[in-house]
Amino acid sequence: MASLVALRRLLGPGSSEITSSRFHTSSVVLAQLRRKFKKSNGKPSSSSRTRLAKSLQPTGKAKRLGKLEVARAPPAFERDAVPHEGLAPRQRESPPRWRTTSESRSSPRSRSTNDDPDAETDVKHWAIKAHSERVDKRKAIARQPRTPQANLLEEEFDLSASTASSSKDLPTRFTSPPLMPGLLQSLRETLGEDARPTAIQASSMRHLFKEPIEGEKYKEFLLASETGSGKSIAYLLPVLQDLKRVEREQSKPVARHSSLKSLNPRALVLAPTHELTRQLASFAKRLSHVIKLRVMCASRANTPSTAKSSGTASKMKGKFEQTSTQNDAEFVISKSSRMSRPVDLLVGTPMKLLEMERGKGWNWEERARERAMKIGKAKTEEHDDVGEDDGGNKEPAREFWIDEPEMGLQNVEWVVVDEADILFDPDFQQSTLMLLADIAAARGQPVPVISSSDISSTLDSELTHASAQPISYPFNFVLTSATIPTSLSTYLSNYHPSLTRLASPRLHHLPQTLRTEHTSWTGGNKGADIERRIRRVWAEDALVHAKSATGPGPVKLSKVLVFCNKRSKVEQLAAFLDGRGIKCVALTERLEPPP
Ligand SMILES: Nc1ncnc2c1ncn2[C@@H]1O[C@H](COP(=O)(O)OP(=O)(O)OP(=O)(O)O)[C@@H](O)[C@H]1O
Repeated sequence: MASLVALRRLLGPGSSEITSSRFHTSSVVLAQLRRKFKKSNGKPSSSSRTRLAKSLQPTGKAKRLGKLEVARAPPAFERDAVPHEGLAPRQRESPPRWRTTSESRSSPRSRSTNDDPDAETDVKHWAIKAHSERVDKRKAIARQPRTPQANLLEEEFDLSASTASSSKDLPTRFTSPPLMPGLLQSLRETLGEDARPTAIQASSMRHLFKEPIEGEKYKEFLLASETGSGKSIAYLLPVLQDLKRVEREQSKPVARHSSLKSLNPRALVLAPTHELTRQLASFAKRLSHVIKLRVMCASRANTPSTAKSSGTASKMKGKFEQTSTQNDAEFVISKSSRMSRPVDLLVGTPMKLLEMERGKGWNWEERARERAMKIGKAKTEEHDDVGEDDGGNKEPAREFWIDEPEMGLQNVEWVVVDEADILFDPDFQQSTLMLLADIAAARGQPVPVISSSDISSTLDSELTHASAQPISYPFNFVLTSATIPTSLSTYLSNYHPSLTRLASPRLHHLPQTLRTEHTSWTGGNKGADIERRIRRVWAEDALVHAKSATGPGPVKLSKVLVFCNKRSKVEQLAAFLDGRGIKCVALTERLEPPP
């Protein structure tokens, strides 16, 4: 679902890396995809590299109470290949596809080669020369005495085979039981008759559908598996089935506390972005249409942004949004539907759900402080009189008010934290924990509110911290993630020691089709380093072309994605590359609406 978020995560938040895998983008794409909801004290949050947990084994108290299950069953379905036009690395030797588009014009430092046979020869000669230079350079390096070098990727990814204990006899088919017939029918309609569960889905069917054991009131699970492995289905199936089971067990429809707040969901799915919440709500709706549960999304439809226009970027944005805005609009909650329709499952971002539960404007003081800091900063930076009128008077105080709450949390039986690595990172942590504490309080079992500083003080060591008091939420608690940073793993061991961790065998392994390389920074202009790397990728393309070409035709250049850690960096780099003749699209949340 969150493939873009996941791609950024895959490459690491603080790194500017280039992958030369052939993604279908119209040109170089610079993306900053993390939505910053908050910055503590107005300062940008730390952009330090996130370390991934190499072992998911629970530590400390969690060693005794928690469990790790790694699914052995190989995934029975292959993820959809990333749509691309280029050639996969292993297909490189196959004959080239002849094209007569203007694409060749963007070949490295090239002139048009379409109608100029000399230019075509030039490109070949240039590529061959570049290649022989590189070969010489490599030979020279090979002659130098070797110093052992750490594999940088090992810091981020487990490149070894999984050695953790495996669970056996996982289901290899979606069947009823354990699934109720209506749910199975919707699942088959969605995935096809022959769909087989992925490793994480098989684990979920085995563990999350079990009747609660004696004394255990609520389930606590982490579903950890690589991006695109079907985690949404892995948690939606047990949640939807349980909601239906409870509804059926009650002789009358489930009591939805009829206070002023008529929206009293029984399950919440939290996700970091509005776009993702819309996708998830749409998917949950499809899965629940036969069993007739009510699914809603808390986020409004996309609002046009105000960025400057650029044709290519518009097209891209249009593509990304096509599916969600068309299909999901009917599930998006409107003010009137909030007040009239009962809801079983509500999908939203933590901030949006807090707003609905506490009333819009609940955090006005904090926002006013942030605003004041911004104005203060702008004044210092520009030596400007921002906030004062011509007579030097201070800007009149703004008025703030808090709206009526629109939602009650007392019925919440399930909470799923999708993309838990993001929702528990410093940017989102505070709102996620606040919401979880509010739900516990609304259900009559308040829990101590953990602050971000409590968490960071327990993260110094990977071992369980003695001062951390485990928390038991009065609802079923499921987290999902495609990467488990050490911080999340330590947090779970400290505060949720009895949580069961279900992992797929390919967690923290790089997708086989992805080539990732670290490019070293020469210490000067980073943009120039990136440009050099891009041109090298294209030089290799030209070489492959020159070796295999049996006739005239343009060089097929790889499409390249570059991830940056800040929106400003995305814009700067895009402008730099553009100025150097590399056509590119800067993809940020400030994209303009499609024309
Ligand atoms: N068992 C299956 N068989 C075939 N397709 C599946 C199966 N499970 C999921 N899919 C499809 O795979 C795609 C990715 O699924 P999903 O978004 O749930 O993955 P994810 O693990 O949540 O990814 P991310 O980490 O990016 O959020 C979806 O289009 C979904 O319909």
